[in-house]
Amino acid sequence: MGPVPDLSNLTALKLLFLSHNQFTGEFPASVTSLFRLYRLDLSSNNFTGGIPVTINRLTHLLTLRLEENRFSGPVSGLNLPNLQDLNISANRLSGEIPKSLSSFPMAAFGSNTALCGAPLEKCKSIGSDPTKPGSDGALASPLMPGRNPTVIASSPSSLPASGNPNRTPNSQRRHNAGKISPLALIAIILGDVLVLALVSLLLYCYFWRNYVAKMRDGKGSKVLEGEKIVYSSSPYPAQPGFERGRMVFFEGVRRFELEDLLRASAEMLGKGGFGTAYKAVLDDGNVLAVKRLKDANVGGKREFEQQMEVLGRLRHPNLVSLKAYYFAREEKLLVYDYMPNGSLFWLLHGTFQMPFSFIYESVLSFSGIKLGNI
Ligand SMILES: Nc1ncnc2c1ncn2[C@@H]1O[C@H](COP(=O)(O)OP(=O)(O)OP(=O)(O)O)[C@@H](O)[C@H]1O
Repeated sequence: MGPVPDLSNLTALKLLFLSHNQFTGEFPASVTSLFRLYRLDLSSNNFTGGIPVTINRLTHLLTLRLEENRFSGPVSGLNLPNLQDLNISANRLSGEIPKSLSSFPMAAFGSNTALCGAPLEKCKSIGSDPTKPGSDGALASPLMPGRNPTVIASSPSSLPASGNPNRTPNSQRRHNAGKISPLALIAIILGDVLVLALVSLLLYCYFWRNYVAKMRDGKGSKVLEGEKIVYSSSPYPAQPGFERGRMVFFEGVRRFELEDLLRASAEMLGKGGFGTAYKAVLDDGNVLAVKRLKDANVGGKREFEQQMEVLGRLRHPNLVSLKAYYFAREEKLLVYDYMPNGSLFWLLHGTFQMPFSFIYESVLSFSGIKLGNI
């Protein structure tokens, strides 16, 4: 029976369990000076009055058990960052549960008829309910003149109306802090939607342009992504800093430019020992076979040109003659007429490959011999 004696000398106290006694009186003020305290249990007593905001000084507090007393008044001033175990149920507390405590279970707040907010039911509209923390300056402003500076107002009935002249702008500000007005919320959502729409539009434009370019280049033919590699990964003149290569024609007839080759739709014919061959259909309907040399860095320019001169001079009815070649530091292309009848190997064996004929065909195609007239 009676109040808790002065404990302020027990400065090293870490655990204080006073539950299931018959202590009376207000929250023991001396307890709030025991800064080392990390477990405080005052449950099942007859304490009355408010929970003082000075309890927030107990920053090490892990457990706070105040259930089954007659504590009254709001709790919105409670701010104990390390709290892990809370029970303030079965009291006469009122007002909104602060956000910092909303993660505790409902049972921690139960049997306080005037408490509201998560995890309990939502509070009714602010301003109309005097038990709301927002309408009580004392909650957020323990230093308010004319009030006990250290104690949260003890009874809902003692709370001033929302228009109370004693209410300080500071307390109002603090109450509003962390709350977003519906207008601001709408503005934020609209802003987000706008940004999203803008990003989507940009992406759409980007991909649409690429798609259109691809369709234009491919002229609607079935051109696979990989088949286009001859155009996409080459250091072509449009790229800044690129040293323009040289397209050299034999027979002196200049029937197309590199740009025509780049624009043409390409279809992979196959891979040989020296690179990949593509069928290229030019804008003017001309069909060419373009061989892209695999190791484009082999040999110097002079050596390459000499070899091309030799190849370009070769003439034979069974030999596909080299029409032109393109030389750049990192790209070498050989251009032939396209032979639509396939290779000797294919005609002899279809897709079935005999080791001997494979070697035979390899020998033929190594020398550039194709079945132009079969
Ligand atoms: N002028 C062309 N017309 C039609 N198809 C061609 C032409 N040149 C090459 N091809 C086809 O392209 C594919 C690859 O040919 P490429 O000449 O690059 O290699 P290969 O002759 O098979 O082998 P290697 O390069 O080792 O001699 C082959 O299927 C070949 O039939």
